[in-house]
Amino acid sequence: MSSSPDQRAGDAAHHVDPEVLEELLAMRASIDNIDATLVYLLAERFKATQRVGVLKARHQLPPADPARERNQIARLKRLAEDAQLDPEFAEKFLNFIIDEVIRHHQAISASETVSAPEADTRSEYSHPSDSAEPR
Ligand SMILES: O=C(O)C(=O)C[C@]1(C(=O)O)C=C[C@@H](O)C=C1
Repeated sequence: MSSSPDQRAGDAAHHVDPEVLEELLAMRASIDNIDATLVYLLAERFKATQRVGVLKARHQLPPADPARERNQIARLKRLAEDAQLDPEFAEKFLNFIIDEVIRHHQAISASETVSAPEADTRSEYSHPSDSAEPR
C-alpha cells in the first residue's frame, strides 16, 4: 500500500534538478509513513468512540460532553505548545474530529431508539447538542 517513487514525484519531477528531486522524494517517503500512521490512529480512535457512542445511546447520555471537550482541548493545546505545533491548529483539528464523532453518536442514538423501543424516555430528553443546528 506504499506509494512508489514515481507517485511521490508528482508535478515536481518535471521541474527540479535530480539531486533536489531525490531529497524531496526522501522527505515525501517519510510524509507517506506519517500519513499512514495518522489513518491507522484515526481508525483506532473512531473504533473507541464508536463504543462510547453505543454506551451513551444505551444509557441515555447526550452525544456531546462539553466539559470533557474543554479539558481535552486545554490538554492538547499544552501538548502542542511543547511539541512546537500551533496550538490553534491542534484545537481546530480536535474540534473537527469531535464534531464528526458527535454526528456518529447522534446516528447511533437514532438507530438505538428504533432498535430499543423500551428506552422511550429518551425521546423526552433534550440537550443543546441535540438541536438540528450544526455545531
Ligand atoms: O468521551 C466522550 O464522551 C466522547 O463521546 C468522545 C468525544 C471525543 O471524540 O473525544 C466526543 C464527544 C464528546 O463531546 C467528548 C469526547
